[in-house]
Amino acid sequence: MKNPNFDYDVIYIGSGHAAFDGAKTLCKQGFKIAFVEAIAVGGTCPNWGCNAKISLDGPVTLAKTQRRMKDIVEGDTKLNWKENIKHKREGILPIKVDREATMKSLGMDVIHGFAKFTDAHTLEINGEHVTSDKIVIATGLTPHKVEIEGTELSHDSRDFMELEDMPKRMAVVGTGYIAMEFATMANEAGADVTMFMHGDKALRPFYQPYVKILMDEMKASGIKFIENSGLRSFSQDGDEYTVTYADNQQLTVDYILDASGRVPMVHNMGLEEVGVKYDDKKGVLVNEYLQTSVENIYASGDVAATGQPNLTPTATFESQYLKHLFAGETDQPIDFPAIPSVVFTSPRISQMGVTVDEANASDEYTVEEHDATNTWFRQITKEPVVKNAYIFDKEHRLVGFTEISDQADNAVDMIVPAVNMKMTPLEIERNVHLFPSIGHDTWKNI
Ligand SMILES: Cc1cc2nc3c(=O)[nH]c(=O)nc-3n(C[C@H](O)[C@H](O)[C@H](O)COP(=O)(O)OP(=O)(O)OC[C@H]3O[C@@H](n4cnc5c(N)ncnc54)[C@H](O)[C@@H]3O)c2cc1C
Ligand SMILES: NC(=O)c1ccc[n+]([C@@H]2O[C@H](COP(=O)([O-])OP(=O)(O)OC[C@H]3O[C@@H](n4cnc5c(N)ncnc54)[C@H](O)[C@@H]3O)[C@@H](O)[C@H]2O)c1
Repeated sequence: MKNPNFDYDVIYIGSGHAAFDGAKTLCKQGFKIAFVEAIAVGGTCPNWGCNAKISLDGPVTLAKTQRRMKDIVEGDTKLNWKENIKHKREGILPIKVDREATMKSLGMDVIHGFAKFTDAHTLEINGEHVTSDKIVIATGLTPHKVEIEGTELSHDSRDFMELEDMPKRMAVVGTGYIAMEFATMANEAGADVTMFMHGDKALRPFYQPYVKILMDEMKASGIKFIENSGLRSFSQDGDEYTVTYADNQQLTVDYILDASGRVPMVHNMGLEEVGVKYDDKKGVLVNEYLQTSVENIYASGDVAATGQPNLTPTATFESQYLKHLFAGETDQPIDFPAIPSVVFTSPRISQMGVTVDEANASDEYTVEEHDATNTWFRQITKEPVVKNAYIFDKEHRLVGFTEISDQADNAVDMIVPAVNMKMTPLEIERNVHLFPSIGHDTWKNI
């Protein structure tokens, strides 16, 4: 215990990556720590985010690969969605159980309930009050709902990942990360999927020529896209739902997935009362030390308005920064590296660092594009499309990358050190990779 004037040295509101990853080493240094968790220990990523999603996606990509190889690996592959959900449940349960057990075995407390500030050092949970020297708001995001009549009839990504049976006809609102990934899964599991677009662009942060290729692949698999859909209402008649859009056009479906974004968990927590400033869309306002407008209160992860991508590696990085700050190991502002991201569709699109659009708008960079669809290694795996773009600075150091392929996640992961360590061509040459491998393939173009 560092400050005996309080019950705890640090309380984290939330128990996701923005909290746990840094806390576990902080507690080994003698800090007394608690987590307050309203729903599920581990937060979004394991329970209803990355781990849950990637578990469901595994058989989806396997089925697609098998179909491409069906002359060699014979048989008709059919996805059993019920078993896929069961497999996902079995896969994520141990993460949740182990996380709580690890927290307790390290001497950290887990308080189940919804936390509300009563003053800058005090939280009320289930009618009890606990105090802490520092408090970290790590409450993440929650699904946004479109503001139209009947919006309560739609489901969110968490509901989707508990679907026992895949509905025959599905409407998906949005074309962001969740919409595109979940539409891919639903389509492979046999649903007739129609996507309702806000405008005429999908996956806005990604390189649009690659997004177009992905959309063409999705269309070829039977997914329909309605541009500028102008949603008007959802209504129900028995087991059927009607989506009314545009100029009173209608589509009848069995399920509506609202994937129109996620918003910060900042309400009903007493933030206004203690003076913590926030923006409804961006989250809790923080300075370059992740400190809020109240000195002893910090924010970390998705809920912190840092302008960084809302991803698990970002949450982990911020949590670890706070660990160093609280332990007195740094007094420097947070210095974010380039954070890679990927949309887990088929094919996937990944990117990191300077984008192609940013590079094209500046004379600081050069862009080298490759079409690797016909290279030997990718032909042998029968990948339908493999394109990538490398962005270099004037010293020919790699500063950005994007790829569309089934292996785009592994490809971007391989080049992370080259970008973040600003490796020179000579240093890159000295890194020898496995052959044959995606790493070797990706690295050789740098
Ligand atoms: C469907 C989906 C798929 C995703 N896939 C990926 C992916 O493939 N890769 C990737 O990098 N990222 C992915 N993400 C994003 C990733 O899950 C988040 O960036 C990450 O989980 C953020 O961690 P966090 O700790 O900031 O917040 P969270 O993990 O959301 O944790 C916040 C916790 O705070 C709790 N809480 C909120 N308010 C209170 C309160 N007042 N009192 C007590 N507890 C409270 C919540 O119950 C929650 O458990 C995905 C997200 C979703 C929804
Ligand atoms: N692979 C990954 O890393 C991954 C996967 C899933 C989620 N995430 C994280 O979760 C966050 C949330 O994902 P998301 O997909 O919910 O959000 P998003 O911001 O990526 O997409 C929201 C989509 O909803 C659309 N939209 C908004 N209002 C609409 C309306 N009225 N009608 C129709 N469409 C509308 C937007 O145009 C956009 O296409 C992401 O930003 C990302 O940080 C990451």
